[in-house]
Amino acid sequence: MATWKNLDTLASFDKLAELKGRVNIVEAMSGENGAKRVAEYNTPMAAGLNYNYAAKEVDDTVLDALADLAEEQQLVEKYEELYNGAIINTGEGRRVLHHLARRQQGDPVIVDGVDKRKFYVSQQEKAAEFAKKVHAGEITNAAGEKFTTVVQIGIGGSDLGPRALYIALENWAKANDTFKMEAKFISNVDPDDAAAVLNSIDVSRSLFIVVSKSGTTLETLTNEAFVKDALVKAGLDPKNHMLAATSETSPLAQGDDYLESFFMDDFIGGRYSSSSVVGGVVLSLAFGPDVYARILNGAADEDELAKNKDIRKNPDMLDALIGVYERNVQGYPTTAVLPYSQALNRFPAHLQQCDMESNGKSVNRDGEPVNYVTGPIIFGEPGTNGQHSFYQLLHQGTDIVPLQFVGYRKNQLGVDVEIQGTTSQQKLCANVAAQIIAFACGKDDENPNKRFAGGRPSSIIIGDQVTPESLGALLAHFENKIMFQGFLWNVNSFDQEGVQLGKVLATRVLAHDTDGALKAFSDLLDI
Ligand SMILES: O=P(O)(O)OC[C@H]1O[C@H](O)[C@H](O)[C@@H](O)[C@@H]1O
Repeated sequence: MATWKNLDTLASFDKLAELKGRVNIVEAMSGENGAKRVAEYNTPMAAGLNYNYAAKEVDDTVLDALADLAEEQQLVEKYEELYNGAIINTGEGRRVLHHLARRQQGDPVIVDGVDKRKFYVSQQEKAAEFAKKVHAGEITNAAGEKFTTVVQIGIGGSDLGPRALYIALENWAKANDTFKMEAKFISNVDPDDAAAVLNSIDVSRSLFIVVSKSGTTLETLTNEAFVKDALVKAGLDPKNHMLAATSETSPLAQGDDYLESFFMDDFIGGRYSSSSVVGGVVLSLAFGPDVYARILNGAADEDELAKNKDIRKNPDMLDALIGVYERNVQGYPTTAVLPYSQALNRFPAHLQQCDMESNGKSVNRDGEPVNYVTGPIIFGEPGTNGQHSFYQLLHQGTDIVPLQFVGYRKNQLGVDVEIQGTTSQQKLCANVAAQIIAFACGKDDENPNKRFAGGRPSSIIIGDQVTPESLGALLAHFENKIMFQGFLWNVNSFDQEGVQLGKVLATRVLAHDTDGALKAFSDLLDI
């Protein structure tokens, strides 16, 4: 059994703290030494990806100290306990089993006589069978026409991850003849969200999946009713169009208003639920079940790498450790995720939830306040768009923001044009390489306004192309990184009590049960 300890009680953390400011990246990344670091500070990931940390503020001494920290905090042992079914989510008294939805990583996990791996697989198979019947025209609308569109109604983890994955593979699927149905997403309770999606589709040829783990989320239940209303107004029976993806114990699971229902359970957190039917139904319908299985395989291969005790061979753990060094030793408050791929357009939004909802905590897993900073603020946009937006602050602002680049050698559609001697893909890749060095090494200038101090750390995950496997590996990499950071900080990364208060107050506003400033704001907003 691993021992759970606060970060600041560890001898290895004190030693690490002594290494503050040790590596000057301007020097480290200049000249031949820089080239050597690019070759050496590189760890293979699953699906042909590589995690390169040459431009991070580490050297062998810092890495050795990080290895000691990983060992003392028993990161791999804690991961093993997690996938073997221990109650890691102490706040809610739950297991954490999203890895199991991808592959059996350790011992069978039996809960109340149910083998959880078999349960997750049975639901994936149910989704696969359903999708195949829809694609084959065996399940149709009342008029016998094929469904052409699938709409996911969900918010938070029931929206962001699946939406990011759908967008990431839409063009790939079109280029590889596996595109089956267009997917759309309704998340916001803003009525314009649902109305705009409904206006853009043929509702009579659409399936709608109500996706809510809890089955109680206000936005999702409201949007479900909104869509049903539109179906009825179009003369359609909602039951022929509505599906549910929810946990077995949720109120949604009790209803018989659905053409079909697919289940997960309380052991898969919303922001980790792309590997469950929350992602599985929509992605199997959109791209076919084989593509979805390939995403899970890529993720499972990355999960395997996360078991390695050698930090230099465990990209997820290494990324987590470097992040903690940056946050707790170097003192940086923010991290930017910058994918140089339009396919990963919504991936930063998914990571914002996954990371900040997981590790935005001030108490440890036993509920005691911690005396150190925890999860950083995460934000991001795809490159090169971000370069023309917020990179000014990243290059010359007063805060140092560690950066996580992601880049691919090839685009997805295979369409490209050579303009002024280079392709667009070459221009994209040239930019990410240039940015790493610009941030790391900077540039001197007589004019202080044009001076770049450099010393701004970054890593890059490099792959060939955004494919189902490499996307799964990328998803799992960040999930596992966040998990390891939670272990390092000794926080519970798997609950989210911080989102409750606002929901309670909103309910009071709607019931006109307010006074003071809350009433004043309610009046200002005409509620
Ligand atoms: O899937 P649901 O139960 O509808 O939850 C949707 C989302 O809302 C909650 O408020 C949480 O903040 C998220 O972690 C969750 O993913």
